[in-house]
Amino acid sequence: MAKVYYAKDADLKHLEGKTVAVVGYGSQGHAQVQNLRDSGVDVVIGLRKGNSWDRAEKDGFTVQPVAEAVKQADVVQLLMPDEVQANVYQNEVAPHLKAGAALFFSHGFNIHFEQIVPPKDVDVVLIAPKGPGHLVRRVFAEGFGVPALIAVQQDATGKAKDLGLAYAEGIGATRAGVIETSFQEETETDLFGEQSVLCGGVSELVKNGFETLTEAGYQPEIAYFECLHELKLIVDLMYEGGLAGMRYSVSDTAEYGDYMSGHRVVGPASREAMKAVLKEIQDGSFARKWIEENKNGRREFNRIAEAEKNHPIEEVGSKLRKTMAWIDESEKETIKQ
Ligand SMILES: NC(=O)C1=CN([C@@H]2O[C@H](COP(=O)(O)OP(=O)(O)OC[C@H]3O[C@@H](n4cnc5c(N)ncnc54)[C@H](OP(=O)(O)O)[C@@H]3O)[C@@H](O)[C@H]2O)C=CC1
Ligand SMILES: CC(=O)[C@](C)(O)C(=O)O
Repeated sequence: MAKVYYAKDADLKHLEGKTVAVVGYGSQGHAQVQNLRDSGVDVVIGLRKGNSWDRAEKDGFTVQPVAEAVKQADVVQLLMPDEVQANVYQNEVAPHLKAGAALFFSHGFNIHFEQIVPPKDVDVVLIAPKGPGHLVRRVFAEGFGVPALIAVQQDATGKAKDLGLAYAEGIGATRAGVIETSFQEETETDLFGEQSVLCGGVSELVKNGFETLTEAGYQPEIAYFECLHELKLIVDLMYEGGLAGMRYSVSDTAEYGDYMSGHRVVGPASREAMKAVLKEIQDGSFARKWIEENKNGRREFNRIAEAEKNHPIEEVGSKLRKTMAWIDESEKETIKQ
């Protein structure tokens, strides 16, 4: 049974008198920094000049160049994209890290695949929210929390877990639960989940459903509502009550169709593909491919991203979402620019 920590197991006093430098103000960075500030933690932000710097200043934070922020920090949380962390760490973090400081991450990629090898005299801790940054902030502001994972790779001070749990408390994760893991388990399961289910798997399922309906002559608007928009409503039911909760709420016709057709659409071939994806993650070949892709200017990444942006489902979806006043896409554009 997993070890899960909650607010009763954490104490913000372990961060009292300490300065937390967060490097990055993107999806996770902006959320974790704002939550930490609301929790009374002394936070500084390390960035390069640009959109994030401007946005963080507009949100009322003191922003400094990375090296300056690191010099004063007792805890340094690296929230840059995984593919740039090693370079920034080597050139702007490592030379200025205080002895006895702690190095934090929200994904284990660079530690697990040895792109970053910290000095032995620092604590190395993972606090990985299991949810997108925008929701880490939104849910915290509503008084709740997004669950997270905690792992300690190095415990130089003997207090690494206390510090990690205090940080988890500061971003609201202890409100929902913080599961103890290792850098290896978080890295491999996170990469597998985002590739096979959450991002890759679901995107392909949605696109294939949409294309099957539109190629059969059905209206694209209907196909969008059926295969993408309604997915949130169904997943919300799973979120609240598991598969059984969703099946309780949908019609018996839908539940029967679920049992009869689901395994035909996602069956043994998909399971074999999932096993192959996991193997490529475990043996490091995915990580090597991603690191190489970034060294080569992301040509394949950019080509596919451009083609995906032009998929018919994006065109019809953009038009329909503009009629939904409750959806505000502007925030995401700002963060990702
Ligand atoms: N997105 C998510 O919800 C989740 C992400 N994670 C992990 O969190 C970490 C951060 O990811 P995410 O928040 O998505 O990243 P984003 O791409 O959203 O944001 C990256 C941030 O890093 C800054 N940055 C980029 N390059 C540099 C640089 N050379 N020097 C200084 N700052 C730089 C960017 O600023 P600029 O404007 O200058 O480019 C931006 O503020 C990753 O390890 C990721 O795996 C974990 C769980 C979920
Ligand atoms: C939101 C999350 O945890 C992901 C999908 O793994 C990620 O954005 O890295």
